[in-house]
Amino acid sequence: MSRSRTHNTPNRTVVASRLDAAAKSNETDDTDQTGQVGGTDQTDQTNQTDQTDEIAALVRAAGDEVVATITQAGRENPGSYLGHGKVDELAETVAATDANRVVVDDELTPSQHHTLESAMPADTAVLDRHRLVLEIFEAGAGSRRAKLQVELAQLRYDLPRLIESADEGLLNKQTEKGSPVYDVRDRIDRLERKLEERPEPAARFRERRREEGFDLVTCAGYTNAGKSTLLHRLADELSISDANSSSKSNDDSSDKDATAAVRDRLFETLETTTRRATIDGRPVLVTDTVGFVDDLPHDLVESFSATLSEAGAADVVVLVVDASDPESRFRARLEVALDVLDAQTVADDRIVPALNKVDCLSADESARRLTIAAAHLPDAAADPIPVSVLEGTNLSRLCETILERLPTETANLRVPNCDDAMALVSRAYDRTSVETVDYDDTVTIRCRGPPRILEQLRARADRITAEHR
Ligand SMILES: Nc1nc2c(ncn2[C@@H]2O[C@H](COP(=O)(O)OP(=O)(O)OP(=O)(O)O)[C@@H](O)[C@H]2O)c(=O)[nH]1
Repeated sequence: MSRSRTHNTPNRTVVASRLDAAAKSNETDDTDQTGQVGGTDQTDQTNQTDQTDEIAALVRAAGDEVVATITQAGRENPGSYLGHGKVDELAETVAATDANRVVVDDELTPSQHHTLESAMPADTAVLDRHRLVLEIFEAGAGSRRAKLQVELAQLRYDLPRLIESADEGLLNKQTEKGSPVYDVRDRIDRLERKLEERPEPAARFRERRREEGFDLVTCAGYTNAGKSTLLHRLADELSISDANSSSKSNDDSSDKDATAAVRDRLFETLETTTRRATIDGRPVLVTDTVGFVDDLPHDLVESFSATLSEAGAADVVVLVVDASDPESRFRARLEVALDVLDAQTVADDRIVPALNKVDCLSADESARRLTIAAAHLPDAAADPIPVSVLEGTNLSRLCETILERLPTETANLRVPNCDDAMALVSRAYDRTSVETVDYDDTVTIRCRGPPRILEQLRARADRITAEHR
């Protein structure tokens, strides 16, 4: 467990990275046009900067201050992770900067962790990337369910470490009731059962809304790509309180502040937030999902699969990609995001790719990102749309594309010309896009809209016809 200075003072953190750990995670980035892996010096430089930028962003997301960064090229030292000289340099840097934490940008074995921590000045906590991510998730978990998910992820992280660090005697007794390993396993079992038994309240809320004829649109993509900002832009301001109050009254655990400001911090969205919006008069629920993260610990992906699977249940998934990322990162993240959607069985024709933050790019750079995206996207996906959510660029085109991809049918409703027919016409105007209404002895309404709504209108038309026969 990491030690903090005080509740209000940020930890002073020294970041330690090994650069071939970056090369490992960026292998796909480095493939140049000749197919060689390794790339140019400039690419290496970019990847190194990307890596140190990302771990620094994670440290800040945990509320810490980065006071120094130590990098090492070359192979991992199995005993202490960094080479002996680097461990000494790290200890000196910690002392010189009055730091109280070291974050290692990789996963440490228990013995590496122990060796490194012992080599640091007294009271310096050493944590690896996985533990840091867990800490951030823990701080951001608002609802009871999210807290249980984080606890489960922490225990899954602790278990192999506990087993590895246990001595022979304890290992032999690890299945005995009352042993730490037994207790952790028992708690993991109980948490898994609890999470399975209790369907996510937000999912129940959305299922009911779907029954009421709302279409479900999900924003998915990497953390910090701009999903929450888009959600806010799409949300119909007048309807927000309505959607949230319904959500709260049916959701015993959602204590997340639904109007939380969008901040430039990673992991802003640890649970899904759902807002109501109207696109061309059609009511939709727009849901934000947990942002993808490079090298997200596997257990965490599993623990948060419920929120990631939002995408699988949606009628349309807006895949938000940060187009202002360097090209290699943009390409790699797009590929990962598409893989994640594929794993969530999102049909290709439901994907609407939004290349966000084009306000940060020149016209040439923007065109280049579009070409890269078009080459990677499945044929059935919508054409990628360059947008700036912040400046409102191309949002109407994005909305039109979402609308085109929502399930839509046409209906011809015919009823006797009576008062009830007028009520039906007004309902059709409310919930669908009405193309024509012909008045005669009968009233004929031709309209387009969500299949579920058309089904309801047809049933109502049948009732009116039966009553006036
Ligand atoms: N320049 C620019 N910045 C943007 C744009 N859209 C969003 N941002 C900024 O990008 C940062 C991240 O935006 P969010 O909406 O929180 O990103 P997110 O994808 O929801 O992030 P997570 O919740 O961490 O998954 C914020 O500082 C936004 O102001 C844009 O079009 N242009």
